[in-house]
Amino acid sequence: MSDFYQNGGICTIHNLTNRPIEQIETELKRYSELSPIGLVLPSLFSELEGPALEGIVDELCKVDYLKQIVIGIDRSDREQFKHALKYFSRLPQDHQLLWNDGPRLQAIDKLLQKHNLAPTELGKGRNVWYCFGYIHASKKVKAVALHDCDITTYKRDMLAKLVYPVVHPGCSFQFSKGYYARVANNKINGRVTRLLVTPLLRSLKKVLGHGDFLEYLDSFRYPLAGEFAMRSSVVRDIRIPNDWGLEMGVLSEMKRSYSENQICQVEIADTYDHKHQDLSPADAAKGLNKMSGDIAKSLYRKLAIEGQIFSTETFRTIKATYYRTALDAIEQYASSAYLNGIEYDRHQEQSAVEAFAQSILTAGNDFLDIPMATPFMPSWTRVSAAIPEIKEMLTEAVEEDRKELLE
Ligand SMILES: O=C(O)[C@H](O)COP(=O)(O)O
Repeated sequence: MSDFYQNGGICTIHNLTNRPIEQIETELKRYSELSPIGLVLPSLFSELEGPALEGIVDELCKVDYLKQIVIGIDRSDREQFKHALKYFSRLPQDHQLLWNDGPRLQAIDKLLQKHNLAPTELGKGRNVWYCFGYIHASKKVKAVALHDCDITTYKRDMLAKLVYPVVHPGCSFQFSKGYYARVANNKINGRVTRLLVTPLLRSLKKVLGHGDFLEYLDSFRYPLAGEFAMRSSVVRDIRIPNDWGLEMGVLSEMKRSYSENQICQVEIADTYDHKHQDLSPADAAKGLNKMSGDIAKSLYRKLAIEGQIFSTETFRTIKATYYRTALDAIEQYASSAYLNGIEYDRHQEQSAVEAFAQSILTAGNDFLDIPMATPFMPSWTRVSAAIPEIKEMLTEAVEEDRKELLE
């Protein structure tokens, strides 16, 4: 249970009463008649072998207001995809699986490459992008939620609360973003959000001066949450980044195209846990190190679009300011941990801050070296304009894969 503070800008929808999920779901069932609801699940095949997804599917089996579930499967061969089709077959809702590595979807990717419209990097962003393409093509829903497949504390309440603000007839939200405390097993997690994103945003405000864009991003309580919901027109028009800048990129795109009173954040769980990646401080292409570099770069690019000029000196100052701000954050989290009886490892926290400080600088240098990089995938409106038959191609490919492999 939380406070009811509104920090300005976007609306925050708190959990004030622990309202029974059944009541919320009864309402959602009613609202879904006017606004059919879909769910996108970007998954790695390896997640089918982990403990989290089983629990997620169990919970989804109890949800009766979903019109469609679209599951993107990455890194699977033929046998694995067959297994995935069976694995999800117990879902009672209309559901489709995208075999992203299969020959049919690969052929579509090649066609898009010819038009310079294909995602250039593998990963979650690309997976989500193709799922959005499928949602757009199949035209079954008016609102779509998305969440990760590695949530070990998943409850269907999360989905209900996420989607509620974008389908409630009394709300005018186009987009809602989830938030929660990533606390589990007596530990405060969410290292990149707590120790990179928020201190970096505050340092950028200090160094570059306050601006609408930074204020907006800083008003999100969990900017890296992989859980968000949107109206289907957003799905059609949004451009999303294909690297770890996905979550921040989506927030930036929302700000670019919509007014702040059409965007909200909603408390979807008291606590949350998921699969943790290593920090990998020695390898900039891996783990949280790669994630932090991608996020910093995506922020610099966005600020450049807003007219901000960067130089080597600016990045050095940002790094220095960040380092001090992040150390202060460590003190704040330590105090919170003491009262809550949570273990707090200052050494690990500080090691993370040191690695992130390096990423901030490296990302700055990369930005100066390749200022023209365009890490965004095009909107599906643009893809459809370039290849008018793309929607049919995508829905047919998914259906053919299903028919061929689900004996
Ligand atoms: O949200 C985050 O900060 C990153 O996903 C890392 O999360 P973790 O520290 O919980 O692994």
